[in-house]
Parts: sequence; structure tokens; C-alpha cells
Amino acid sequence: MGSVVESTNKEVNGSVAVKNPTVVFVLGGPGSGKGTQCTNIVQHFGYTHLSAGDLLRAEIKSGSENGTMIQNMIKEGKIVPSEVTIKLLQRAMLESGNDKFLIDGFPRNEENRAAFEEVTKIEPAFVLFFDCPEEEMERRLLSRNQGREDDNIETIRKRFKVFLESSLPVIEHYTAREKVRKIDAGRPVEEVFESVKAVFTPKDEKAD
Ligand SMILES: Nc1ncnc2c1ncn2[C@@H]1O[C@H](COP(=O)(O)OP(=O)(O)OP(=O)(O)O)[C@@H](O)[C@H]1O
Ligand SMILES: Nc1ccn([C@H]2C[C@H](O)[C@@H](COP(=O)(O)O)O2)c(=O)n1
Ligand SMILES: [Mg+2]
Repeated sequence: MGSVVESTNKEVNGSVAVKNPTVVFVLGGPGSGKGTQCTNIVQHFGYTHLSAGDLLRAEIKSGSENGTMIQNMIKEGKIVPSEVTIKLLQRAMLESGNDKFLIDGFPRNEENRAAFEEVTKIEPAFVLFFDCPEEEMERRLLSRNQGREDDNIETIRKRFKVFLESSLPVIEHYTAREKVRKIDAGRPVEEVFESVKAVFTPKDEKAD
């Protein structure tokens, strides 16, 4: 007999995948607070948090054959080819045993978005967009102190450029489909989370 996880999985494009997952894409500029707010959402709403950036950094550490390529791209603030990132996301979704996911920092460009749709056939429930002024994001990144190789001013500027040129069009794509829930992320963490909670709380559970 298969495990619970196996019995709730299905085959998509020749691979095993989670059956009918709920996926929320969490987008916003570098340092807008995606990871911070995802931690809060996990605690309150039972989602599994998958950060594409964290998965790519773990892949570098694991010594995989793609490690050097990923490391060079992250240093340059560039977006890693979708094929690599989607495989990491699919594996993490299966390993989680959950069926509700916050996918943080993905899709980062049109190639990410189209490839994920084609490969997984998953349509996000909605897109949480943390909208934050660039000067505030820069301040946060320069004082993050987590030893990230890309938290230096040269790479930060490149990441901002990629966000404006490649990631904003993805947000516009989902805005046109009425999928975007925009949050003012320039406020203190607790205030931002109040707005986030309102998005995740079903309408009939909200106080009048
Ligand atoms: N609302 C906030 N006010 C002040 N500081 C914040 C806020 N949210 C997050 N931070 C801090 O800013 C830094 C960046 O936050 P976080 O790592 O959550 O951003 P991110 O959007 O995931 O960034 P990246 O895209 O680079 O991974 C962290 O040091 C975090 O503690
Ligand atoms: N879909 C993605 C997400 C991230 N990356 C790379 C490039 C980013 O600058 C870096 C860090 O991501 P973050 O932790 O800031 O979300 O990881 C990518 O190539 N593709
Ligand atoms: Mg992050």
C-alpha cells in the first residue's frame, strides 16, 4: 500500500506531482519582505514556504553540477533558467507532504511563468505582491547581515534592474487576470502582516 503522500499525488508531463495543490506566488522587489512575511503566513495558515532563491542557494551548497552556473548568475543578479528552478520547486513540493504552497520569488520573469504553467499545469490561486519603495528595500538589504553574496550594492542595483525589467511584467500579467493582491510593504513588519492576514482570511470569517 502507498503512503498518504503517494496516494494524493498524480502524474503530470511524465513526472509525479502533488494532486490539486493550492499555490500562492509571493512576489516583490529584493528586500521587500517576502521571506519575512512568508514565515508569518506559515505559522498562521499552514502553508509550506518554498523560496526559489533559498532552493537555488542550497543547490550551490550541495555541490551539484549546476552549482557554479547558479552561483555566477546569482552574483550577477540574473535569473537562472526555468528548467533548473522548476525541478527544484517540484521536488520540494513533493517532499513537503503538504498541498498548500507559498512560492516565494517565482516566477521572476516571463520565461519562469510560461514554463511553470506548461510543465506543472498549475494556475496560482492568487499572487501576493509586496510593493515597497526602492530606497527602503536598499536600506533593508544592506543591513540584512545574513552573509548573502548578492547583498552588496553592486549586485543589489543589478537585482533592482532585473526586477523592473523582467519581474514587473509578470505582476502585470496577473494583474490583468485579477489575481494580484497588492500589499503596501514599506511599513513595519506587524502592520504589513495585518494586511497579509486579511488576504488569507476567508470573507465569511472576517469581523464586521
Ligand atoms: N516591514 C519591514 N520593515 C523593516 N525591515 C524589514 C521588513 N520586512 C523585512 N525586513 C527586513 O529586511 C530584510 C529583507 O527581508 P526579507 O529577507 O524578508 O526580504 P525578501 O523580499 O525575501 O528579499 P530577497 O528577495 O532578497 O530574498 C531582512 O533583514 C528583514 O528582517
Ligand atoms: N525564480 C528565481 C528566483 C531567484 N533566482 C536567483 C536570482 C536572485 O537574484 C537570487 C536570489 O533570490 P531571492 O532569494 O532574492 O528571492 O536567486 C532565480 O534565478 N530565479
Ligand atoms: Mg527572500
